[in-house]
Amino acid sequence: MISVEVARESLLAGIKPVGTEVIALSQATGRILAEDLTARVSHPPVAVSAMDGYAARAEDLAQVPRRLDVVGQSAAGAAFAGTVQPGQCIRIFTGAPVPEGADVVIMQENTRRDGDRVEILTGAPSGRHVRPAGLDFSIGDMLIPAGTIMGGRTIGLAAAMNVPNLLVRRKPRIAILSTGDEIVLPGDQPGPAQIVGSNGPGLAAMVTALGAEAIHLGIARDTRESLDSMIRAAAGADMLVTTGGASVGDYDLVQDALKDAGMNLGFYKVAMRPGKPLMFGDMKGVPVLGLPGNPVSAMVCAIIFLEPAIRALTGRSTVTQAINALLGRDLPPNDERMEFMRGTLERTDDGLVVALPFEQQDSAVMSGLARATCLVVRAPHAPTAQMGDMVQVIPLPATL
Ligand SMILES: Nc1nc2c(c(=O)[nH]1)N[C@H]1C(S)=C(S)[C@@H](COP(=O)(O)OP(=O)(O)OC[C@H]3O[C@@H](n4cnc5c(N)ncnc54)[C@H](O)[C@@H]3O)O[C@H]1N2
Ligand code: MOO
Repeated sequence: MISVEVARESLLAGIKPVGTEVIALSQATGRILAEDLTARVSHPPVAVSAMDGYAARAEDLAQVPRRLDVVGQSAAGAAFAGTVQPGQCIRIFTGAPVPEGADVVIMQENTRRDGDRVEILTGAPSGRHVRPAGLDFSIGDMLIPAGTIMGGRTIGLAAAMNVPNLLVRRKPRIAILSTGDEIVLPGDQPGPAQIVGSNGPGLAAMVTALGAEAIHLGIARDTRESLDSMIRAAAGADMLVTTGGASVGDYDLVQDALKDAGMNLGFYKVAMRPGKPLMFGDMKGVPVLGLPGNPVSAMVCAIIFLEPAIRALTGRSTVTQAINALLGRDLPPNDERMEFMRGTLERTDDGLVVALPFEQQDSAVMSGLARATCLVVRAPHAPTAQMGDMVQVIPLPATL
């Protein structure tokens, strides 16, 4: 058995990023930018007012109150063309260009208007309430690096940069193959010894949430004929994920079928709980992740291995998933397998984050996994841990 870290490194070394495509900015939510994005305009393009009021010369306002002549106005989209001379000001609105000569904006609340004149009641230093050209960014500035997941804030910024289309990573196509004679589809009537398959739907949802495209290959029966033909259907996918048939039972044929289809085995068996019979290989350029059949094992392995794999397929580097929290109860010493315990993450009244692993940690108990908000990570051979000890946890987003 290899460690989780070695397994993850070996898996990532076997994955190359998928190609790119150009899409409209309006379609970019959740997509991965494949180029560094530079601004095509400056923002703001010229100096503009941050307030409704009067644009004036700061040197005129050394002594206040001071009466100035109002010689024009500047509105957003309709600038004042002239120059503000000593003793003059213009009416100005938020976002409107600040004209030549003026270097300060006085909020209208601090003025008293009287026909063509205005009394400025409070002084202000040069630059007050003026946003200089390029305050936010200038033409050519690189603002959104390749690898960014585009969302509302970054799409808004790209629009402000006047970038209408984006070069993004193609969505990786992840083929998902469930296996097992006992598995039926949700909605079907299970026979006496059958169960409703949950790995396929759960993994497909995770794949989608991680920004990739799920291809359902279906449920292979525990025969070589069935497995062989369904494995062939994975050609053209960017990755194949199988579940079940990974252990040592008489009906665990998946690895042999994959090898006969041309897979070179990378690793098999990882020192982790759940998920020990995890397998990874390369089938003629298609990375293959063989997940155990137990549903909690399959999904925990997906969180620990498929998530970074999809990151790598979209050209992103892996990030540390774990954060620190306080342990909510005592735990016995651990064996040689790194353990990912399902549990909840809660904030105490004084703002501390406490992780509480469930008592029930059987790898068939899906209700616990669904209810969990974190995985509490126990290192191999970790000694007894006490309530209040610092532990590493992986928070679980609702979409996974
Ligand atoms: N003698 C040994 N037996 C087992 C070992 C071992 O080391 N020696 N390892 C155990 C561990 S740990 C795991 S994990 C499982 C892995 O088993 P397989 O990957 O071969 O999976 P199956 O036997 O096909 O199924 C296990 C379990 O999961 C259910 N299952 C399978 N597919 C689905 C699905 N799509 N949706 C929902 N549930 C599914 C299946 O019905 C079984 O109950 O092996 C242990 N045994
Ligand atoms: O390691 Mo298995 O994945 O515990 O049930």
